[in-house]
Amino acid sequence: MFASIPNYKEFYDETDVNKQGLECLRLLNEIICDFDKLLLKPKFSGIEKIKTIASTYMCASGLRPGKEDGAMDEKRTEEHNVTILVEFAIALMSILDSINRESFQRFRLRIGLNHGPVIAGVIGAQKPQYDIWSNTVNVASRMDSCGVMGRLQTTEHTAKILMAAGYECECRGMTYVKGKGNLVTYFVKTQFDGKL
Ligand SMILES: Nc1ncnc2c1ncn2[C@@H]1O[C@H](COP(=O)(O)OP(=O)(O)OP(=O)(O)O)[C@@H](O)[C@H]1O
Repeated sequence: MFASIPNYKEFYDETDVNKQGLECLRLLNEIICDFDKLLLKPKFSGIEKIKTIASTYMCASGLRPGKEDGAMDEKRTEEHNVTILVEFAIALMSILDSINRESFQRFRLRIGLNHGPVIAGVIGAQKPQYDIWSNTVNVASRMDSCGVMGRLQTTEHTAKILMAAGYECECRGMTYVKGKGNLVTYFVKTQFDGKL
């Protein structure tokens, strides 16, 4: 899952008033630290933060197969991994909403979600960083980059799992996804839809 704050760019400014950008980064740090705190909740213990890329928060669930899922079968595990990320996405939106109220800002999240196989690990000898790679990850990133502010966009196969689990999804129709062509995508409904 990739969760971006596209309008952070408009807020970031390197002027004397905000100490050459330091004050802007201070607020971004507060946002990301609050997002990180969510991971301490037992409910989200299966979610792994991968990294932040500028103001984008990247995370995944189900990276420890066999460790977290106990007696769950493959289908239940898949459903759990996808639904917990949607719950996490909603929690991120809710945190950003509170930060907005406290800091008089209008930051919004644009979230992309996809599921499937990934390769996880560390490459390089200096500054090693755990990361994930695969077409699944590429498409998740694209669900974010071609998404809509304030909304959670996902692929058809992920939406099917979510709908079967009781989540309401709205079909966006054919959406051009760079490098993939036209894909049917969905928006997962949340209480933050349409909120300005
Ligand atoms: N591990 C990762 N960390 C951060 N971003 C990732 C990761 N894996 C994939 N992405 C992002 O997913 C997007 C799609 O990846 P893909 O390889 O299909 O495109 P690309 O050829 O790198 O194209 P572009 O130059 O448009 O980014 C890219 O923007 C890429 O940065």
